[in-house]
Amino acid sequence: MFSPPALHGMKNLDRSLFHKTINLSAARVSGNQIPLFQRSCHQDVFKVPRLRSILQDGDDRLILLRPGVLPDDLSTLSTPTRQFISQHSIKIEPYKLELDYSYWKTDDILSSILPKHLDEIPGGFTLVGHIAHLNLRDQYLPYKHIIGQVILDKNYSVKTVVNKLDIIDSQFRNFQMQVLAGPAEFIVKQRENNCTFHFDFSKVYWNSRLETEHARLIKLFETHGIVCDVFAGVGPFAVPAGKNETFVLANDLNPSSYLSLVENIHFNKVGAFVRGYNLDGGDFIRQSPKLAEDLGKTASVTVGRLKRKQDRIIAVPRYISHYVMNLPASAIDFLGKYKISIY
Ligand SMILES: C[S@@+](CC[C@H](N)C(=O)[O-])C[C@H]1O[C@@H](n2cnc3c(N)ncnc32)[C@H](O)[C@@H]1O
Repeated sequence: MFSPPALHGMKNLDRSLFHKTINLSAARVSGNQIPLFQRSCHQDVFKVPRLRSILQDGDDRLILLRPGVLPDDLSTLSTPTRQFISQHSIKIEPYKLELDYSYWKTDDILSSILPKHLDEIPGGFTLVGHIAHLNLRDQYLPYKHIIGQVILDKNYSVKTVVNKLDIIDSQFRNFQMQVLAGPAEFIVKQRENNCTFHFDFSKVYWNSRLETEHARLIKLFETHGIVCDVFAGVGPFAVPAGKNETFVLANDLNPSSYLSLVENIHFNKVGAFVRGYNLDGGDFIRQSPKLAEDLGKTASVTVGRLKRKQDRIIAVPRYISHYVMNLPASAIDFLGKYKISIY
């Protein structure tokens, strides 16, 4: 009863077809009878998530009753309710509950639209800023636009819905994507580990599911130690680590990642601790001892805000304590680059 009309195979969203009338019964009571009615007749009161059971009607209130109660057959009520309404001369009357597109949830709507043989409902997505990112399997592709539109309608924070295409840029790990609903606006603002990241999701790598892994590694880094993040992306390790006063040399070969990395370092005010580089990972690894040495020459860090601003001199260690290499497919190929001279 509380599912939308069956509209299997719909490809162009017509929201008006989701209207449904449900015949119920209601008890007409005065305002001060409500608490007693609810206590004595609770077995018969209407309880459906996201729907109110008490409605104002002029000076009266209507208390909706559970489906199955018929206004012209009071034997459908439980005995306590029957006794209560007869003692208080309460009238039971028909009530038409009108439901529409706004009431149904994403999964309800998608299961009413998609053909019955598609038994899984693809309502799940990863959120990156305002972008809902789907990875639809082939059998759902004929319905991709309507799926995107329903997700857009039903999720307040979503402004654009994209589907990941099979093509993945093998070097920079960013996905090719197709817009299913909303504007083709890919510049996002994403919060993670108490930092804000700005980037163009169509040009750089970002995976919102890595937040816990990012946090786990960041905790391993020592305050005032040096970390080299060889494949830093837009900075999800480097920037929060900088907030913990870990020195980070952060590198990415993708020019778009590098630009966002530098912007994120600046925006999150961690420039005293984090430096961005735009080198090939191998070159970066080879140059890293020299880059760390350069960092040591400028280790005067300004901390505090406004009037309480003060300079602290922080000693930069002479060695690098961690190298982070988050490039699962080929990081191993860079291990040879660690043949570096100890200075
Ligand atoms: C899997 S992503 C990880 C990004 C980031 N660490 C994160 O967790 O979101 C790998 C990154 O390595 C960068 N990359 C790929 N090849 C590279 C190379 N040869 N040198 C440096 N960076 C490279 C890509 O641009 C991408 O940003």
